[in-house]
Amino acid sequence: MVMKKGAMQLVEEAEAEISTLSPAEAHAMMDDPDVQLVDIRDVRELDRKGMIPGALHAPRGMLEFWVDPESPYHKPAFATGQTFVLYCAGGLRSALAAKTLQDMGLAPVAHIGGGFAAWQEAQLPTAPRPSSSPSSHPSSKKTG
Ligand SMILES: O=S(=O)([O-])[S-]
Repeated sequence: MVMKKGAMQLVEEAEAEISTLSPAEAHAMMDDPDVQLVDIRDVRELDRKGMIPGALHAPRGMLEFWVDPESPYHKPAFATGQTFVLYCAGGLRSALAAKTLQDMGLAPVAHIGGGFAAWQEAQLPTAPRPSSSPSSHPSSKKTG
């Protein structure tokens, strides 16, 4: 099967339009109250590898719905006007997600090039996933 666009082409196109930070640049920003790091990996990846301390976990599958104020799954954490810096394991999913959020009008938004792997490689601080991280699946949302 010949794809109209391959995954790496999508990533390259996204990266041409979004801001990419090095792990060191993101680290320098992480204590700024106007900046929120966002971990878009699957919860199992966080459990296995840990995460960046203070990052908000927003799985990629729910991201657009958590960001959109019109969505029933909207999370006020995305309505703060902060700069959102996304990361994933290797910087591919976060490039696509940052492009999508930028297209939605969330600004400013950036991602960490090389993702959590590059962060660990740079020996920057990590922490276990807090056990209180909210469940993200729509079916877990209480109704009524
Ligand atoms: O999307 S990824 O870079 O984490 S494999």
